Amino acid sequence: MTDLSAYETKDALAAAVAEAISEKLRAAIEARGMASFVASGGGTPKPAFELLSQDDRIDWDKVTVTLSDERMAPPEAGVSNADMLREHLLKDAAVSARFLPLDTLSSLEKFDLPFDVVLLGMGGDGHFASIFPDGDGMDAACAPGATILAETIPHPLPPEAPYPRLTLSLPAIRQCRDLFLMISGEGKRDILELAGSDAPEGDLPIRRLLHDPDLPLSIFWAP
Ligand SMILES: O=C1O[C@H](COP(=O)(O)O)[C@@H](O)[C@H](O)[C@H]1O
Repeated sequence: MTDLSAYETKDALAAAVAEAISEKLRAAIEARGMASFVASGGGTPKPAFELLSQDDRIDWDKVTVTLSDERMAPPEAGVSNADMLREHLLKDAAVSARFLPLDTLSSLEKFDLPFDVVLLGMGGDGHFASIFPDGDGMDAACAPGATILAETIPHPLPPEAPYPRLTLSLPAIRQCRDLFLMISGEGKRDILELAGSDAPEGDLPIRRLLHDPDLPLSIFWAP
């Protein structure tokens, strides 16, 4: 398995992920005067975002933040990854970060690629960002010539967020200086091990990251 760091608790996991992101953002600012950060959606990264929001070692006004993926849902549905980011990251020390919601292609054109840090999560079905095992648009989102942003529709639609998605394409995600995968739970660890193996049933989206020797991938996990 690619460089997997295991932590005993979710708090220790969040602290390690927050520190790794902080180090990379500060190094990018030191080297190039600015930094870019792609944040994952979902629930797992919230504690790490809370820690980052208090990190005043980072010149947040030099940091541009966007998302790995977004749900195309009405605001009242309360499932927007952008809202989650505003609640848990874009406040306090991090309030001055520039946030580009993942809603239009034009917002992403403002990024000077490669991204400095991409943080991804993984669902229990082996999806990352909004690249799911089945459904519409998945192959197109992973194709070598894919545009930076892709539309996908998971199948079946997950009951907790039954909406079409916007996702960074796999070629866009690959354009990063560092890629962190943050995962918690024994079940997800099993999925990760399966996808890392050569077993046919491990042919899940996350395998595309695990089997890519050119990706600067670090995996962070806790039970
Ligand atoms: O739908 C999504 O799910 C994954 C995993 O979320 P989690 O709640 O199990 O941590 C997430 O990484 C992705 O960004 C999100 O949109």
